[in-house]
Amino acid sequence: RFKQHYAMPVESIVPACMFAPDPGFGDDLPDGEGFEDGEGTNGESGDHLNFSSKLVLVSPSGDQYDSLLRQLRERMDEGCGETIYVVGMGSDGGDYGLDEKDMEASAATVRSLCEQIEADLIFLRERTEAGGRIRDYLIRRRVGELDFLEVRVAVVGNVDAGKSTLLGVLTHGELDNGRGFARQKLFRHKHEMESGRTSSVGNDILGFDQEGQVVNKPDSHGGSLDWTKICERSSKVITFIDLAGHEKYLKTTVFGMTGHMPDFCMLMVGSNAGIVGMTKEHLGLALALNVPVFVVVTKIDMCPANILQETLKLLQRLLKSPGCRKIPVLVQNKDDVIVTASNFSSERMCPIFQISNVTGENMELLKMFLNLLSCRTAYSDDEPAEFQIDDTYSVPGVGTVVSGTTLRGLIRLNDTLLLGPDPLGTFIPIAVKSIHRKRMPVREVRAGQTASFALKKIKRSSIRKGMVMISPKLTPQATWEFEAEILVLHHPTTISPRYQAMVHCGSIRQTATILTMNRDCLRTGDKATVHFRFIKTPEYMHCDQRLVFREGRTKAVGTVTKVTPSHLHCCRTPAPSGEHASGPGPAGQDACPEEEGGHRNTGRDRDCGKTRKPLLFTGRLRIG
Ligand SMILES: Nc1nc2c(ncn2[C@@H]2O[C@H](COP(=O)(O)OP(=O)(O)OP(=O)(O)O)[C@@H](O)[C@H]2O)c(=O)[nH]1
Repeated sequence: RFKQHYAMPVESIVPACMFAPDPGFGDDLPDGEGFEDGEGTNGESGDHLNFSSKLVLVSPSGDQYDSLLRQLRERMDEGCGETIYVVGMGSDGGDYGLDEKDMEASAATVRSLCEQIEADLIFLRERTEAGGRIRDYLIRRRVGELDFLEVRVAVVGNVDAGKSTLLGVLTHGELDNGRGFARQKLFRHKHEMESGRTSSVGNDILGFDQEGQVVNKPDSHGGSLDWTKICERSSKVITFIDLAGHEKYLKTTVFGMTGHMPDFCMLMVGSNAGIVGMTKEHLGLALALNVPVFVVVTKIDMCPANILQETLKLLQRLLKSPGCRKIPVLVQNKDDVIVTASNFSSERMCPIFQISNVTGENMELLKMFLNLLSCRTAYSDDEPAEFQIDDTYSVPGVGTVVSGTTLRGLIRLNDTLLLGPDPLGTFIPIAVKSIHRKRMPVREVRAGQTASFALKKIKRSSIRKGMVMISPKLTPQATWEFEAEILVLHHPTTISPRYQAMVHCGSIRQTATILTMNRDCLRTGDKATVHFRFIKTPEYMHCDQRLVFREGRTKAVGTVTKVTPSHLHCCRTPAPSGEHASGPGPAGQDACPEEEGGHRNTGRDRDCGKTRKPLLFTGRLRIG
């Protein structure tokens, strides 16, 4: 969809203007429509409407109008309620721009289309080309007072990159002092206050009104945010999943990336420190999970120009490397924001912002970009509901509360869903008594939205992260065993059957043993089909889910390809016991080696015959 000018020097970051903006209509045309040779004055060609013509909106006939409406509906569904729409630019050659009369007529058509689908037309920019004017609009579904579009952004990057500070600045509207002022408002634990380090998965919200203005207003006393007020005033809410930068919290960071289902990943890099520590690790994680990444380079106020240039150079080298295959694009003005936001969901483009949390430089560009991002989870009313639990709470006076993400369908108040699986693999019916979105009571939640539910007559202790609440129509089955196609990103020696590591899949986080695989052993860079078995409890999984398999610095990523319902296997011991010391013990007794602070995968790698020393984690996941 975007055009790169390959005449650019290989080493330079691609400026955003090198990308052709997404035209109003053009690429995704149904059969028989568009791209005809020759056109009438109205973009008409024979019986067909030429959607790629810049004149398509000037004075459509009734049938043409219906086609335009159908197209717009499809685009709004794809963009989960919004789309960036360009008027006056066909994708049919270089003849861009409309005269004033045609532009006004086209704008009137788009406005009328928006009324039909109950969406707002928000002007973004106008520019002039040889043929006249071109306008970019944001079209956004109108939301009621209790509704808002939701986009989740995971915030990753090495320790001290300025993650918490940026979130403090964005959500509280006050600049930082360079000594940790802005982040104080976000820390959740006393030890975080004292050390200045994030250790948990944090959620912060940033609301935008229909005009794209930030609505967050911290109260003047405690400085805290009233989430309900923000949501009521917002047409779009960005939820930041603030993840820890320090290596010792990597497990939590991986959980944040898999379990909290981010739509996008914001990778933060301190301009003075550069690509250090966990930066590559976090980028690798986002790539493995197919989450589109944009980069925010911070602290430009305190960084000498040559160091900043060096950081940008290394960054773009990393992004272009064979492991990443991204196209780095420097965002320097509002036009760049619109161009990158229009093309961002392609996953290949990687916008780069350079900001200061202290002076606020380029902060407006970042905010504008965030407002233009659209959710990536398509939603359909007809699909049976599935909700993934990523946390549980006991709320005084309310009881057990579960929070998580709606993966599919629609969940309404008083719906009965199946909650499970429990350790025996069963699901129990449970009624949804109240629903909150961002602390605000609502009557329903849809796919792509996070929510929490108050559940009656169930103890918090009987609910685990990784459980689901699911429509009875799906007749869910728990599984002990599954197959996945995996790629080993890093392992110091070889992986063979009976190897154990932590599987992260959605909000599932449990140690699993490799029972069999289609190769004798696996080394860094190897791909294989691997049969796993969970060691503690069965889980609910389905094919095509992405997973991360890790233990210490050992990392593999993959996709679930086969799930065996638990009633089809009854044996918990994965393989005949031999000389291996690492086999799982009786049900429920094994814990993740990492959680116990040690490693059980000692002994010999099966079939490879080599005695393996206790793992020495010296390597790193290399992307470049
Ligand atoms: N001068 C300057 N200082 C900044 C900027 N951004 C952050 N800082 C400072 O950098 C330090 C580290 O920022 P944090 O926000 O705690 O970094 P972090 O990435 O959240 O670190 P972890 O939570 O440990 O992962 C703080 O003292 C901030 O005040 C910036 O743009 N300019």
